[in-house]
Amino acid sequence: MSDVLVRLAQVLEDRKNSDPDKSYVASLHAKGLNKILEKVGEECTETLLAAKDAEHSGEIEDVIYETADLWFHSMVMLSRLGLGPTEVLDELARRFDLSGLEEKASRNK
Ligand SMILES: N=c1c2ncn([C@@H]3O[C@H](COP(=O)(O)OP(=O)(O)OP(=O)(O)O)[C@@H](O)[C@H]3O)c2ncn1[C@@H]1O[C@H](COP(=O)(O)O)[C@@H](O)[C@H]1O
Repeated sequence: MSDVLVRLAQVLEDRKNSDPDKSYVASLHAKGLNKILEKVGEECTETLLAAKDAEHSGEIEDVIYETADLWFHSMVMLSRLGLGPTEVLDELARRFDLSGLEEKASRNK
């Protein structure tokens, strides 16, 4: 599942040196970290508004769409800082291991 994140991270790395007129990611880098953080904030707000709507309407498509935008822009932010999804996934795995959930899950198989 995380393969998509790793492959996307590679594209994001490549786009750092691309033409801002031809690449959305390159255009964000050209505008700087503050612009990237502004986009993360916007997508975060759009995601929570979609989630609030979904609770009443049951419409989940917008939640998925906005969460994808949020994850994408978060990855651009990580890339800007020399980080990638692997570091975040490793941290989640570490917490999962710490909680003993992995052990319990494999025992229940
Ligand atoms: N996954 C995405 C992705 N998700 C969302 N977006 C863009 O993120 C923007 C979302 O912001 P908004 O909805 O606010 O749209 P906007 O008004 O155009 O944005 P602003 O002008 O306000 O910054 C849109 O322009 C989307 O096209 C993405 N752009 C690119 N990717 C991936 O990144 C790769 C590299 O993209 P390029 O850099 O464009 O080649 C692509 O191959 C895709 O895999």
